[in-house]
Formats: sequence, structure tokens, C-alpha cells
Amino acid sequence: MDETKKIRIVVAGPRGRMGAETIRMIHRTPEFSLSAAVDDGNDSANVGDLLGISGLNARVYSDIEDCLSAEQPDVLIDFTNPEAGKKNLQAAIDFGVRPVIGTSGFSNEEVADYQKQMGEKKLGGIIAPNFAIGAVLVMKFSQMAAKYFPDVEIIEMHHDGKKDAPSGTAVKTAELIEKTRKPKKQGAPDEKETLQGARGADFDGMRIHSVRLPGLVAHQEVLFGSKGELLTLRHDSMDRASFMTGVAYSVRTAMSLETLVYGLENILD
Ligand SMILES: NC(=O)C1=CN([C@@H]2O[C@H](COP(=O)(O)OP(=O)(O)OC[C@H]3O[C@@H](n4cnc5c(N)ncnc54)[C@H](OP(=O)(O)O)[C@@H]3O)[C@@H](O)[C@H]2O)C=CC1
Ligand SMILES: O=C(O)C1=N[C@H](C(=O)O)C[C@H](O)C1
Repeated sequence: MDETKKIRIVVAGPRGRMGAETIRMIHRTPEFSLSAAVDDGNDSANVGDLLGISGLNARVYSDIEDCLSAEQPDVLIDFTNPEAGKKNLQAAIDFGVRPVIGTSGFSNEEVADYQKQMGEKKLGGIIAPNFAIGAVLVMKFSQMAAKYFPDVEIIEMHHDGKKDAPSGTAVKTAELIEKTRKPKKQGAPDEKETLQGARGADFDGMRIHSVRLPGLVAHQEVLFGSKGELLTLRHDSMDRASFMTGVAYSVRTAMSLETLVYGLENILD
């Protein structure tokens, strides 16, 4: 493909589980080109050498602003941590680069602020707590089910390298459920925890439980209980490849958006 027609992408967090998978996806996608990567070290290294990918030549920058100013990419993909993700997203907005953000831990207020800034600049982008299509469908089905089943518990299960809890996916699922569920404090009115945390985190009266174990990747169950019946919605990401369709779709879609979209469900047909 003509190099000038490719979507030029910078990836922040190249050595991470998701960043490395994303770089491999970009490398094998003909319409994408990796301009550079932003790491918290390794300045001036070659990304291909860093990740052991032969034939991949792109520079590592340790400073996001140096990178965006020198490379002028179309899109910045971020899979880092909340602190770095916010800094990188703000830099992308300042440099007019479309952000595609997978990093979890953005509050609704922060998202609203970025949306305002990007709307004013007519800059497209997406923040998606989960790029796996199946996980997004579970969120949508949960929102539908909560209208009829106000008693809900979310169990999210992840690898033990995950730093945040609860997962961004669980929080987004709870937010969508909140839109259709009648507010309710669940469980016995006089229930008491004899071990702190046993009932999980409280989100508008529903409970979120976080499991961390080696062997897991990213999994979520949403349990709806009613008299005599139980509805369970479950999604399993067994491999990080599960996120790549959504990442690639978001990159392509961001090129024609003029605002920041929060959640993959809002750009799927
Ligand atoms: N939206 C989605 O579908 C998904 C989202 N996620 C989210 O993505 C994020 C990353 O997950 P994961 O890849 O598993 O995490 P990792 O810890 O494997 O990777 C994060 C990487 O970011 C690096 N990093 C830290 N600070 C900076 C910085 N300032 N600039 C550049 N790189 C930096 C880390 O380096 P070092 O180790 O040296 O600190 C590390 O290599 C998490 O928030 C996770 O919740 C994960 C999977 C799917
Ligand atoms: O850290 C992870 O692995 C994941 N993080 C995201 C989240 O917090 O929801 C998405 C997915 O669950 C994998």
C-alpha cells in the first residue's frame, strides 16, 4: 500500500502486555504504519529490537511531547496506566492527534472534560474500557436485563499483574446497568460483613467483586437474580488478540470522528 495513505500511529506502553500486542497488530495490518512508540525509558531505541520483531523500524521516545511534535502521527494509542494515560491523552489533544485510549481509570468528569476540549477542536478519538466485541455485548445485554432484574452482582476476574480494581469494564458495565435498573440496595437490610470487603464494592447498591489469579486473562460474569431464576452473562478473553479487532476498528473510526467517544458500543453499528 502507498505509504502516504497509511494511518500513522504512535503507541504508548510498547513493552506492556497490550502495547506489545497492539504493535504486532499494526505491523501486520497493511493500512497501518507504526510511526514511533512512547516508553518510560529506552529513549532512541528501535521498537523492533525492543520487542524482537524483525523488519520493524520505529523509534522509541521517552517524552510524549517530543514524540508527537517530531512524528506528527494521525493516531495515538495508549495502554499504560491512569497517570501516564491522562498525560498522553492531554498531549494528543494539544498536538491535534486522535487518541485511542484503552487504559482504564478515567472518571466520568475527566472524560467529560476531554470531550469538551476535543469537541471544540473537532478532534476525533475514543476511550474504550474494553475493546473486545464480546465484552461490549455483555455490557449491552446487561443494560437490557437490568430493567427486569434489579438485583445484580458483577464478578470480574483478571491476571494477577493487573494494577487497578475494579476493572474499567466492570465500572462501565455498572454505569450502563444504572441507566435501566431501579435504584436498590441489595442483600439483607441488616447484613453485616464479619470480614471487611466480603460483599465487594458498592456501586449504587449493586456489588462488584474483583478476582486476581495467575492463569486468568480478562473475564467477567454479570449475575442477575430474581425469584426462582438466575440469569448469568459471561465473557472470557482468553488471549489479548481478542482486543485487537476493536482497537483496529477504533483507529479507523477515529479518523472520521469529530468528537471523543466513550465506549466501543457507541461506534459499533
Ligand atoms: N481497553 C481494553 O480493552 C483493555 C485495557 N487494558 C488496560 O490497559 C492498561 C495497560 O494494561 P497492560 O498492558 O496489561 O499493562 P502492563 O503493565 O503490561 O503495561 C503497561 C506499560 O506501560 C508502561 N508505562 C508506564 N508509564 C509509562 C509512560 N509514562 N509512558 C509510556 N509507557 C509507560 C509500563 O512500563 P513499566 O512496566 O516500566 O512501568 C508498561 O510497560 C491498563 O490500564 C489495563 O486496564 C488492558 C487490556 C484491555
Ligand atoms: O488489565 C486488563 O487486563 C484489562 N483491563 C481492562 C479493564 O480494566 O476493564 C479491560 C480488560 O478487562 C482487560
